[in-house]
Amino acid sequence: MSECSSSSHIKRGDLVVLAGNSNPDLAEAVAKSLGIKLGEVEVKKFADSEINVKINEAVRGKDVYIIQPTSYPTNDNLMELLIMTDACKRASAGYVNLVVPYYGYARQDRKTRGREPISAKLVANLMTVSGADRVITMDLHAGQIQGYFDIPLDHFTAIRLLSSYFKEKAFDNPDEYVVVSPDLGGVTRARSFADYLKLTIAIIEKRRPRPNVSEVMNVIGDFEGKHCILVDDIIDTAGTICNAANYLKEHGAKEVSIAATHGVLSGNACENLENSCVKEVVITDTIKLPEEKKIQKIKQISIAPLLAEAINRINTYESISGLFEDGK
Ligand SMILES: Nc1ncnc2c1ncn2[C@@H]1O[C@H](COP(=O)(O)O)[C@@H](O)[C@H]1O
Ligand SMILES: O=P(O)(O)OC[C@H]1O[C@H](OP(=O)(O)OP(=O)(O)O)[C@H](O)[C@@H]1O
Ligand SMILES: [Mg+2]
Ligand SMILES: [Mg+2]
Repeated sequence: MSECSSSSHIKRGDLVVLAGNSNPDLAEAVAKSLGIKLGEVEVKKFADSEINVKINEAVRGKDVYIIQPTSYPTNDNLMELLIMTDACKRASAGYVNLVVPYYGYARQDRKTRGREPISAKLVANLMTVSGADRVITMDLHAGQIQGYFDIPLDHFTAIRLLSSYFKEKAFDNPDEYVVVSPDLGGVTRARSFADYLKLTIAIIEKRRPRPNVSEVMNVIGDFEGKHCILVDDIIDTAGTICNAANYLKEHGAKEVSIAATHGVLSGNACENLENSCVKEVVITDTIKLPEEKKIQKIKQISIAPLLAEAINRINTYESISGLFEDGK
């Protein structure tokens, strides 16, 4: 991976990138793209399972970027992030920037019934209270989570990156492709994916009778005889996209591909994808993909160069609007 084009602007001594245990490969790739070495930090556990953080280099006055998606194990990764932030703050870091490409608890974005928490807001409070000066995140399940923060938050999207994977095929035959949102929450995302490729969209009406179970009720839009590209933010159990793909195929779709930002891939998700009618699944590396989940159908595109460019611009007070912001 090459260094950022404008890396000469970086006051290198002022920038430190730290990795927690959630996605060290992504952190390493971002540091490489920035042309620096990862900062020296040890994040371990004591015998009783409490988290033990040691920052082994001076961060006084520096702009620190902690790269830590809060994916599985969510609570450990979140707590690591909060403790690392506290350590940086107490070590007199200039700015502490939390790079959380996958924001755990984002699906608890509102009360769906009485006496439910809004855990996405609680997480925002925890990050803020721990000492974060800024949060950088990507394809939040609900864009409104941005408003849970009273500190600067940069909300980026991988939709342009994911759409570029399909560019050549779709550009040549636009009438043969359609972008499909697998539920109502994904419509804006599917719309912007389709805009990049100049394609039409269709929308699935999905119901969730209970958590982790979904059903397709109906599809709005024309998809018969077409290559369908299902666009989503998260693949968790893969129930949403496998059900959607089956429905589309059974009702006349020619082929179904998937593009999604976050590969959570819980339980039997990979097995279900492998055995499904889905042709290919394009995801990013916001979440580390363990070896056992690297199945043939899954193609991973790295967000590291984009994150590095964003860090570069933030660190040198350049504008990041237009780089890969939400809605762009
Ligand atoms: N992490 C989660 N896994 C499964 N289900 C979850 C998670 N976080 C929240 N939920 C539930 O999802 C529905 C919300 O679905 P909408 O389609 O956005 O209404 C709600 O029941 C949550 O409890
Ligand atoms: O792989 P799965 O286990 O099916 O979970 C992933 C799906 O769940 C979420 O949607 P949600 O049900 O919250 O609906 P929404 O997007 O309309 O809010 C998410 O946006 C994915 O579509
Ligand atoms: Mg939802
Ligand atoms: Mg959804």
